[in-house]
Amino acid sequence: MDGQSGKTMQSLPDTLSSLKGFNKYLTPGWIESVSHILKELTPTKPHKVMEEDTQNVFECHDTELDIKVAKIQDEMVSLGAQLKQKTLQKRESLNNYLDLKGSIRVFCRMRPFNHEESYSSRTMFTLDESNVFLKVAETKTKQYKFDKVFDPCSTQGDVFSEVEPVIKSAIDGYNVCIFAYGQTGSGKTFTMASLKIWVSYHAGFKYCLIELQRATADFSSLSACSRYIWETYEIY
Ligand SMILES: Nc1ncnc2c1ncn2[C@@H]1O[C@H](COP(=O)(O)OP(=O)(O)OP(=O)(O)O)[C@@H](O)[C@H]1O
Repeated sequence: MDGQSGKTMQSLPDTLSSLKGFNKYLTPGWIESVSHILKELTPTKPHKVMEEDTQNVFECHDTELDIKVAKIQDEMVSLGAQLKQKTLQKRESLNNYLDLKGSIRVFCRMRPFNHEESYSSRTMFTLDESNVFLKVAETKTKQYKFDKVFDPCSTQGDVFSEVEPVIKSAIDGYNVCIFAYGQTGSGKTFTMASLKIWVSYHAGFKYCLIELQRATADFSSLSACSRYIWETYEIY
């Protein structure tokens, strides 16, 4: 073992205990890389020592270090088991959470007016987070209820935070579908395309997101539907 590795090895127990408190480090990747370092270092290779008087050379094991390494290896096994348990619990909770929220949810996103549209002629408005009102005549409005309404000031981040659990569930291996439906120019692509960027940003370190299909199809000749089917591949 060279000097540098030896130093790293000596400080590993302290590093481990200081990191153990931070859940963000407790990932399969982190455990794997520490286990890899340990595998490289164990058992410690005997180093040759020359006796001063006799000039005899004999091999010497660093038993103290070997014991430390074995202890860390045990800790890693225990951490791995804890992580597996926590991951299962997290998946289960997320799934329960989505069940409680409802397995099919409908959101409405109102895009801001563009420069060709007049704000004064607005026929659609919202007063809270679940209802959209459509002015059908001067004195008549219709009310539509949704699981969530995103008003024109909503950001891509607002939309993402609402669908994030569903995306995490997809990454956990559950089947999910997110699709945008609406009139041409209503903002389907804008919303879905940026969702994809957010997904790649949040999950991209571990997963490679492959967009399999994007199709714009006529739905009863009334509206267009942007359909994205994503598949996730674990890249390590
Ligand atoms: N929330 C928003 N904020 C700002 N601009 C938006 C928003 N939503 C859509 N837009 C803009 O409105 C225009 C139409 O949006 P988009 O292309 O996403 O509509 P679409 O529903 O996908 O249309 P099509 O069905 O024709 O493909 C684009 O210029 C887009 O940048």
